[in-house]
Amino acid sequence: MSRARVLLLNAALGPLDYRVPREMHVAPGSIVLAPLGPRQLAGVVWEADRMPSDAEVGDNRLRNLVAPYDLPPIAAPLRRLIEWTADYYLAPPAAVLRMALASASALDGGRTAIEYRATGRVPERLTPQRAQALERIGERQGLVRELAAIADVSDGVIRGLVKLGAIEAVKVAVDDPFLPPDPDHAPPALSADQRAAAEAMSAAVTAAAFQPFLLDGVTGSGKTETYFEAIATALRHDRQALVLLPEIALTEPFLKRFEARFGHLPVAWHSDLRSTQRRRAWRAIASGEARVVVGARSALFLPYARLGLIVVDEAHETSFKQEEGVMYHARDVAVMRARFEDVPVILASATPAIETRQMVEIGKYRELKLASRYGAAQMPTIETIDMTRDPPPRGRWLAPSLVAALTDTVARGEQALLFLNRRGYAPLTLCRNCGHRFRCPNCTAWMVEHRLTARLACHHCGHVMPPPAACPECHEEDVLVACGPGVERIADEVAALLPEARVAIVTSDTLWSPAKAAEFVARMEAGAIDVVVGTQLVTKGYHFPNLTLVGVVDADLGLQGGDLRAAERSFQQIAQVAGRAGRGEKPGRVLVQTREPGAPVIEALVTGDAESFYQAETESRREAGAPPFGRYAAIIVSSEDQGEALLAAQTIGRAAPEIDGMMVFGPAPAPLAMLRGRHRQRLLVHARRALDVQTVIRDWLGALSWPRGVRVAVDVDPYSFL
Ligand SMILES: Nc1ncnc2c1ncn2[C@@H]1O[C@H](COP(=O)(O)OP(=O)(O)OP(=O)(O)O)[C@@H](O)[C@H]1O
Ligand SMILES: [Zn+2]
Repeated sequence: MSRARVLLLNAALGPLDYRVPREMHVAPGSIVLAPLGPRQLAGVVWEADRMPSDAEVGDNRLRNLVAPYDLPPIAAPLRRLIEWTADYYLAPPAAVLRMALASASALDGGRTAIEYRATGRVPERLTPQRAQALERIGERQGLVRELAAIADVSDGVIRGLVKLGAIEAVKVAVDDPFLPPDPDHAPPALSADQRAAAEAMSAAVTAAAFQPFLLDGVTGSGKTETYFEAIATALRHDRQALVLLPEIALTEPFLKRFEARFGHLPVAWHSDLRSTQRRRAWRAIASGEARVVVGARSALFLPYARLGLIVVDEAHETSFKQEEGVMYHARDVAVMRARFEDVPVILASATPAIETRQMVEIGKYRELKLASRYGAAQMPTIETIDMTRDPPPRGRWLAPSLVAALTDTVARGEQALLFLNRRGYAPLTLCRNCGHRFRCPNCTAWMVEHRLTARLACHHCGHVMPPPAACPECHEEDVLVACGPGVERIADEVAALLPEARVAIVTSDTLWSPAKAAEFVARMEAGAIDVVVGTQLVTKGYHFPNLTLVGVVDADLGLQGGDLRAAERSFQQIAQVAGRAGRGEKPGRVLVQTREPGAPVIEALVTGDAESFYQAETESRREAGAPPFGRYAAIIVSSEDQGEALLAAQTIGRAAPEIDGMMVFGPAPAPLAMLRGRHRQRLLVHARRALDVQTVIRDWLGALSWPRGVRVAVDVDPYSFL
């Protein structure tokens, strides 16, 4: 090959052609270093006919490739996945490739790196910046720039501390081998249901052919133990297994269970990894030495050497949908990857998405059911509390009957969980005197009070401010009131009602790393927490046998806003949180506070008749032509200039092609009309299922242009309608 087409790691560029020097050998998939202007950039050699270039350059004007990397090539199945993802989600192929080559340092050689950590020696005179750095760094270790980011100081501050001896350099061997998990370490005795499911999945792993499974088991039925057997089979065949989890907070309990079953830890992949850990994991994945990988959605695009199985746990979770950059759905892409790799994929869930159930219905996915909890544990009883009849006293949010149940539970030495999907203390702060409401200056959103950190915060852009002493509008002092509850306020209420109880707040603010999650699990298991007040973060995955009471503070919250999946999502969330109760020997009880005990979602939960609820939901989707029976794509037009955004959106709207079976709604201001300082207009494309909307949209938008300040993003199969 004397000429090579290369996809460079630069999303703004299409593929470029290079000359391959005579002594160099490259083939499609080779990872290479290429010149670009005065710089050099990594990229991957691609089949020219699969990746058209819009600027063909004559042989005589080609520049030479610099060198190939000493790494295994990106294999054909992953190349096909990258093409498919870029094509389906209308994303630049290089942006998808970047997720495969997700560690820049992994590409370079060298087997040691220098990291830094605190020595414990504290210099006599500390500037406030240096003090802050040492406090925030604590026991953490990392590169200078990583520590600087953790401490929120400049690199210079860290270097200064190194000179003073407060921080020291440590040499780390970055490519230490990972110990192989042992499939026969501690296999459990499976129940009959579990064994049947495990055998079906294991057979598919052995057959090494594409087959999608829905592992549909009630909460606490032992889905994890069951798919572990399929992983064991992959290990016996010397194939790699990938397990995707929806939140990194769930990785930690998973790691412990995995280690108990297989004797060694799997390799973890998530955004909280240090650069050296990321590098070590990437290289082990690419060499095949990493046998089992557990990770967040980004683990999906890594270059596994011998992938044999993919598991998507809690597969119904909407956090598998990426909302920025390449807006892909990891559950759907996981199925595609399994298809290209010719391996089975297991979607595990107690509350499968309607999209997934439909695939079972039409015979594309095979369903494996676990109908009861493992061992002696029973499903919890679910009762409603009608908030119109049994309301809490003024200024409080827990109904008397919930308080009574909570008091009993704690008195018996058992644990309780109160679920409210709202971070912070109160969702809205206003001035009692003039009615002024605190809004984010950058977003169409209220500033949320966080009392634990004493500030108001925007949950969309991260803007924070200290709570002002006076109203900025009328300048009266002591007039600000908190409206409505968040988890912190519920925790305060519990503390006031049960002063002896040990209360823990669990949200992404308190459980922001796997280490924090591990700490929480340890405290729960040691019985050092009586009452957990948490958001959706605690609704899934956890197994606490002594947790016997679950209170849903506001079951109606999820039904507001009314996007197409609101009812389904509410059902899933409440069924999942209810599923945390009574997982051990003691029976569980769930109390659901609602103003609408007759709503179909609530009735389905109480009667346990999920089937009728799902059927009704599915029918209404079918009638509306909503997914999975039809498809949507959102076009989001944004600009810092409101008029410019509107103009561009109108231009796009006017140019909409007339196509049978397709309708275009809007443009209209998005519900989040301003986000991070950008004004947003939305168009919604609704099409019949068989229509190739991607090609339609590509042609439609490709023919238009807009000013530089305008950004146009396409969200195919959107989950967020904000
Ligand atoms: N065959 C088995 N032998 C021993 N223990 C088991 C077995 N199956 C399940 N368990 C235990 O039962 C508990 C519940 O199992 P697991 O957490 O896998 O359920 P799950 O179906 O994943 O639940 P959820 O969907 O609620 O997360 C765990 O403590 C698990 O170790
Ligand atoms: Zn904001």
